[in-house]
Amino acid sequence: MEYELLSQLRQQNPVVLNISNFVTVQDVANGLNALGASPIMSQEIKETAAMVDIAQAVQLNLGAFTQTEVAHLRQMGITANQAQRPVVLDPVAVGAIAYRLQVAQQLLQEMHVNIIRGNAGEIAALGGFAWQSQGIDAGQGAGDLIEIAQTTAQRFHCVVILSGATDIVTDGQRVTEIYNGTPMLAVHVGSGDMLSSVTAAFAAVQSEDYYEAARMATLTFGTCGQLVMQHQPDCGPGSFLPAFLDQLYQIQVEELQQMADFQEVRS
Ligand SMILES: Nc1ncnc2c1ncn2[C@@H]1O[C@H](COP(=O)(O)OP(=O)(O)OP(=O)(O)O)[C@@H](O)[C@H]1O
Ligand SMILES: Cc1ncsc1CCO
Ligand SMILES: [Mg+2]
Repeated sequence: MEYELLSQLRQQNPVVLNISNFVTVQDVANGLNALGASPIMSQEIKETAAMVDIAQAVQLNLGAFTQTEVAHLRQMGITANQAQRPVVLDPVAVGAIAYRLQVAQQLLQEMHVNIIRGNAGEIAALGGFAWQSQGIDAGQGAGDLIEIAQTTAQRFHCVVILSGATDIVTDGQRVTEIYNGTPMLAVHVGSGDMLSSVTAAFAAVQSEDYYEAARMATLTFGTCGQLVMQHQPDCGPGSFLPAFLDQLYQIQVEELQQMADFQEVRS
């Protein structure tokens, strides 16, 4: 695990360009800023080229798009590909809404996405597996999560983060399970969106190996959540987010090394 990526992220303060959703945009911006990246959001297609030019990574969130925004998502992804900026996709609720799945599949044909970050229901839908999704939540399914994540990664030639109680990170071959986290992360709406943007920040500083970037993002994010609940076992949803932002701000490499709980199950 390349723990030093955290220090590099803070030194480099990469600009992470996001098409976010209106529900969680503030959390995404503050999460990135607290960790040490520099967030910027965009809603205007005409500024795409200039925006991608100043960014070191791009994060595309499908949380609440309109038709106009699909064109923006497409242009931003294609421009990022041309400019060789890493692209992270968050396919919100593609397991629950067929129209969203169709849009996500279309976008994945038109651009190359380097990392897809979604919950089990979302990753299963993209991989073509049967699953009972529940809105934006993972829902229920019987499939093997490692197989689902690996197949999806192979299908789109990218890294996949399948998040949940155990996070699975894979490039289609290598597979790491990450156990750090807290169920409170799932209670806070937008944790997944925050993780996707944090993943883009790590991809900005590790462009040689997006699997490593994805592993470190996931480990850092889960560990910060876990630390909040360790320090404040009675913390509820209302006070979790501020404490979590504080942890993203404070987390150090040494603490990550001590807390890290993961296993590379395929190498
Ligand atoms: N039961 C759990 N125990 C520990 N950590 C969890 C649990 N469920 C989710 N997480 C963590 O929450 C973070 C977000 O993952 P999650 O799968 O909930 O995303 P999501 O479903 O896209 O969320 P959202 O749609 O609310 O943004 C990850 O860091 C993941 O490890
Ligand atoms: C609740 C919700 N609805 C669309 S996006 C979103 C936030 C989680 O992505
Ligand atoms: Mg989500």
